[in-house]
Amino acid sequence: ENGYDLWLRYKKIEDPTYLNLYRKSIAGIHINAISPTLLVAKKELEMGLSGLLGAPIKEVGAQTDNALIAGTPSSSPVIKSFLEKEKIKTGQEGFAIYSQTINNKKLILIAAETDLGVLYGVFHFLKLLQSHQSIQSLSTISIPKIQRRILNHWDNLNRSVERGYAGISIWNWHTLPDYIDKRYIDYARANASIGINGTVLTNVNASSLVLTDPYLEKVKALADVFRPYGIRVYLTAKFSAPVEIGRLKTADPLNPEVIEWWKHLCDKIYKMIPDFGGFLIKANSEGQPGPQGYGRTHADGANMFADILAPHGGIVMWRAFVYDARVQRRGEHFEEGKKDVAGESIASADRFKQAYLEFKPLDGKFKENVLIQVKNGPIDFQPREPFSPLFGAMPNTQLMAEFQITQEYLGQATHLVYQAPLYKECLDADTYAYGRGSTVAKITDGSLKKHKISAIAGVANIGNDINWTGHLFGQANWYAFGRLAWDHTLSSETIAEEWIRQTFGNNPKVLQPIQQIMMASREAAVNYMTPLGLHHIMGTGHHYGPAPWVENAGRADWNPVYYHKADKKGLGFDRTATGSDALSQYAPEVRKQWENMKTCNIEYILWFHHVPWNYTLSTGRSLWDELCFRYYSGADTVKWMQDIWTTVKAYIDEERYNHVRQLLNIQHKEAKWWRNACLLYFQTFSELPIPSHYEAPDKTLEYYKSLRFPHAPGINGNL
Ligand SMILES: CO[C@H]1[C@H](O)[C@@H](O)[C@H](O)O[C@@H]1C(=O)O
Repeated sequence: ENGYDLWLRYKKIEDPTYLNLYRKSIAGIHINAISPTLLVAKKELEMGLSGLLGAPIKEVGAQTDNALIAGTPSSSPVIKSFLEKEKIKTGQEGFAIYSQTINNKKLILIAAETDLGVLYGVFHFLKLLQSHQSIQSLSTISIPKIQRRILNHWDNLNRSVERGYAGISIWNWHTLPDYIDKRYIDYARANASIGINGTVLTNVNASSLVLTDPYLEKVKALADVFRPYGIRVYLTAKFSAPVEIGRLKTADPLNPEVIEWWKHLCDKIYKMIPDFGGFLIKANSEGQPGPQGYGRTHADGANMFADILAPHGGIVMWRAFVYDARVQRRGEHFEEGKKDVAGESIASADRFKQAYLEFKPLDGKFKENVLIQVKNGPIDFQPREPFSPLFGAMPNTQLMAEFQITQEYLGQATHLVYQAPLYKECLDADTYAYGRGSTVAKITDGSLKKHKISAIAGVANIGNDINWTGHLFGQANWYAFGRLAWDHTLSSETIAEEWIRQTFGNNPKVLQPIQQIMMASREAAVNYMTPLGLHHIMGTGHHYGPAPWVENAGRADWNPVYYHKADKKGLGFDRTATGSDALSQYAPEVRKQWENMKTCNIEYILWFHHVPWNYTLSTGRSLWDELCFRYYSGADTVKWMQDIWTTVKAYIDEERYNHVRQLLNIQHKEAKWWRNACLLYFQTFSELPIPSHYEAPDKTLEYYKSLRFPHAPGINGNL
């Protein structure tokens, strides 16, 4: 058991009660596989049922008692009359699973208006069996809330993966297009099983090379593999491609030759890949070229692509992750009250504010097939961030949320951190932008402003490691992203339960402890890394361990000291009106709550306030004592996770048990490393003792500062 099968494990059901019940209820399957998608649906059902029921599944006629019939109105008359009779609409991708008695025959119907809906229904049905659910009186309708549910791969053409910790890229550009690795198919199956319907193959720190003919052939080969599974391929477009590979003198988005060049390229792409999804573009950010280089705006740039893609049905995902201009130009730290040459407050140099400052004024200027892709938080995928103030700030623009599945700032592929609670915290956050209940989820799914296109992105944690994600529990984050993209109202607990049942089985002695571990893991990581709203205090470059002391990295806003602002008085970044005033970017309801130290959620307090060391927090403890408490409890929780993990030993296979056990050992060591290093460092400012009932750090601050990580994986590949 090495984890390769992910959650698609179709081992024979061990519990005889369920096995017999399922065998009795499913006499055989009936699918009229008139399309490639229905064919893969049929194959999956055959493989799944044969495995789970422990015997090859028969094909039966549609009139057979206990037949399982899957199809669309065009593939099956039974399905057609069922959907008509029940007046069920499943839309482009939804499905219905119903128990029906027709002509005295008991049937299970997997019905959808589209082939893809059938495939999704098949995966759902197999999940019911994998997780020992009743299939006696089924009546489920499931329709995704967000249209485009997309993975972003930060994969480079040399197969290194930026911020990837699970080996190298699964895209083998060397043997493509002629060699189709089985992994590509299993990748498509896995994604389809959780409803992911798009993949951006290449890094946002882009290479133009992927837009040249030989690479487009390779992309086409992947698109052909993915098509039956409902997965569209997208690419990243490097803004300077017309210059780099087109030999033009400029990439100015308003230049007719440039427009013509992109148009020609897109015509070519769509000839090869008729369902090509579109482009994801990182422009004028972290050294990437963009329209601003030609005196144009993000809107000018995005709209050029939008006009070209629109006739083909393609979209532009234009990233709002920008922080270049101001801070880099000045290289200055934010200082209270200081003005720059133009008389503008340097406060605006707060990196937190930059995406909003650049994009908000462009609201309403983007074409209909442009989506602005906004990271969940204002800075960068921290263990905990408040939601980005852009959500809700651009009513006339379709925004899409971007989450990071790969754990760049969360212990990478070494720490067990279940991220569904992190994703949910953002999705459920109320922006108050259009009144109470204007959650990030409702902004993303387009329901609040009735936008035509909706999308959501997750930065993949997938590589060529045997188990795909490095840490086995990284699979749960991939799974959770897909499930939430389909239905953001699902709870983290439910998703964890689904994943555990499919991955480890249904024994409550496995399910309960693993679910407890997962549910505690994210808060534990926040506590041992960045409690109370601390952020970006990881080592510069690799972002792995603690390095709150770093103050001379390339740019001011790459330095941990820029973010925590520890001094003799206290700790934290004042983003109220007396500080950078970033809070003014939120709706008044949100701002009011967070600008007051008394009402600000303690989880975010150091995001918004410079809190005195002896200030009494809502817990009754002083800031310093609370900081100690959280760092210690974070590390203790990992110890607890280790203990709980030992209880599942008898019930799961040795290989996966030991894999997780060993990684938890490392995680516990490193949680203590984080705790000790950070507390010793912050103590140089607070000058207060670590309460004596805690185990004292066994190393000095100097020791932690001297640690170097030449082996740190996944370092930014392009910069
Ligand atoms: C792809 O580049 C990444 C960069 O490696 C990463 O450290 C930061 O999180 O964000 C960038 C981005 O999202 O563009």
